[in-house]
Amino acid sequence: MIDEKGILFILSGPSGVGKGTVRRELFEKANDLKYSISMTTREKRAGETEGIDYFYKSKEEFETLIEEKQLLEYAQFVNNYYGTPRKYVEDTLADGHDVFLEIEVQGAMQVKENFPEGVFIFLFPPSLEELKNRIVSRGTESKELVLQRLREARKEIEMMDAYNYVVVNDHVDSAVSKIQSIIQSEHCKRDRIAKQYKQLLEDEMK
Ligand SMILES: Nc1nc2c(ncn2[C@@H]2O[C@H](COP(=O)(O)OP(=O)(O)O)[C@@H](O)[C@H]2O)c(=O)[nH]1
Ligand SMILES: Nc1ncnc2c1ncn2[C@@H]1O[C@H](COP(=O)(O)OP(=O)(O)O)[C@@H](O)[C@H]1O
Repeated sequence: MIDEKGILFILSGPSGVGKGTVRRELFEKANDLKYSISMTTREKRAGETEGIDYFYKSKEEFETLIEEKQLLEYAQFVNNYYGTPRKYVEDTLADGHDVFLEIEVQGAMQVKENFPEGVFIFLFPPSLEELKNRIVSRGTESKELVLQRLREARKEIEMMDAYNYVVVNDHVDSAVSKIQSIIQSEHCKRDRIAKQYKQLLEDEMK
């Protein structure tokens, strides 16, 4: 059987590097890419919307989702749970659409166990100084939370080698176009493999 499933893309990177900004810009341009909206116990930030940015859950609700195995992966990040709904991802891929996850590294490593064929992209800051400026200038976290996120950032960067691609987010436009190139080339790669496989089957039938 030729694999006609969609491709799973996973974007990670330290808090404040610009994942959300880059992803929103990418989705303005990408037609057939589906974003998997995560579940979280974190409080809704001003300007965020239920069902668009996240599905906001209580700790108890989230733990029920874990028990019922409704999450493809989940992790705790700075005292909150975050997780990916399993059914949405599996159904959307099976329908032939690409799925895009924007998740932190512990969760990404769980996804890698189940989907080793996924394409793992790490968004990297131009410098740690710039990373700090971006988290602070976003103004959504208290000083203590900014420090906790910067501590996490160091741990996340250590995991960078486990990713297939590293993209530096110097300018949003250039980071987006690099990710678009990755998506395109992954499709070419899979089309080529599918063609080779088809040829192999045809040769065998002769
Ligand atoms: N493992 C996992 N991480 C997630 C998920 N959704 C979001 N995250 C990550 O959780 C971290 C914190 O997210 P958030 O509180 O929105 O902060 P922000 O990324 O700094 O805007 C980020 O690294 C997100 O990419 C998820 O479903 N699973
Ligand atoms: N390439 C960039 N250059 C300058 N500022 C950026 C860039 N990308 C994102 N930002 C800014 O950095 C802050 C953090 O971006 P955000 O997308 O919220 O990061 P993340 O989702 O990784 O936590 C925001 O204020 C955003 O406008």
